[in-house]
Amino acid sequence: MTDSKIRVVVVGANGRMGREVAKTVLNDPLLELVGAVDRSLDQVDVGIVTGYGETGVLFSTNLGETFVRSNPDVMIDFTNPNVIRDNVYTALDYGVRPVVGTTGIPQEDLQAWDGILREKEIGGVVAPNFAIGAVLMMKFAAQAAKYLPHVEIIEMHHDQKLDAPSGTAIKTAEMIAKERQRMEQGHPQEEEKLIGARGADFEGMRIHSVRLPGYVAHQEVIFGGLGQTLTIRHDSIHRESFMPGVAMAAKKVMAIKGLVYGLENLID
Ligand SMILES: NC(=O)C1=CN([C@@H]2O[C@H](COP(=O)(O)OP(=O)(O)OC[C@H]3O[C@@H](n4cnc5c(N)ncnc54)[C@H](OP(=O)(O)O)[C@@H]3O)[C@@H](O)[C@H]2O)C=CC1
Ligand SMILES: O=C(O)C1=N[C@H](C(=O)O)C[C@H](O)C1
Repeated sequence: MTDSKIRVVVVGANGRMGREVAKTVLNDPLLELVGAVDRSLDQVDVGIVTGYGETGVLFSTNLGETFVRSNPDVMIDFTNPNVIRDNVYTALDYGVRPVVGTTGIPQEDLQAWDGILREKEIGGVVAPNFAIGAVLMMKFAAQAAKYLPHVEIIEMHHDQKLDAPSGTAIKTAEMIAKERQRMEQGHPQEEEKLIGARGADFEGMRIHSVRLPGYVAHQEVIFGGLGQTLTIRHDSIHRESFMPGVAMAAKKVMAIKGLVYGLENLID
């Protein structure tokens, strides 16, 4: 890595997360915002971000063209599960390191991206949750599952969210699954009187998704044992909770080869 600033393109720059990320990159002395891409974008839309119009940032709806014109080191993507695959492949084609917060990505894609990144000898990060508190919640939950294997996950999000269950809930379940044997939970003869009442099934764990206005991003992991329960809860009450993790990933990705999946693997 040289001493110069890391050149960053933010994709989904006009979205709820993209706006926060653009602000964070603009205010970080080690990062330089060189491009802002969205599906529909004009400077009036993103003008609410302080200083946005006066920084020489390239505003565009065309990702490939933005890469050619702004020559970035890193792409930070917060878009949606339907477009993330195309965006990452475009980044890989141009040798740009992807830092991805977008959720709903299948495991096969993660494996494929890892292979390409290794071939190109550059890094990438996919983190379903960039908030340090959420990462701790997942790690504590994985630890607890060794002793209390009966567990259900309840995630609560704003009602504009497209994917369910959340990326955080899936990552939590994956981390728990590594620490316990697959097992069925609840009564063997239990019967759903309304379809979905018992939530989604991940290796016997149940995941319940709540979508309501007023929420940002929240999750409870509830463990049950003989005569006791343990609840581990995390709340993101503002999207700024994700920003230190995003900025850290944009820097650390410069020294990685291959894909890192999960912020916990960058902080351990
Ligand atoms: N990892 C983490 O810590 C976090 C992850 N997330 C994830 O980030 C993603 C974005 O969330 P959020 O900001 O709330 O969503 P938003 O819908 O507010 O933002 C997404 C933005 O991407 C734009 N977009 C859609 N298609 C494209 C495309 N092809 N190229 C460029 N831009 C595009 C959307 O435009 P339009 O509205 O016109 O479609 C929108 O402006 C979600 O997957 C969410 O789960 C969210 C919070 C934290
Ligand atoms: O869509 C969101 O808002 C969030 N998405 C991520 C997820 O799916 O886990 C992270 C956080 O929960 C906010």
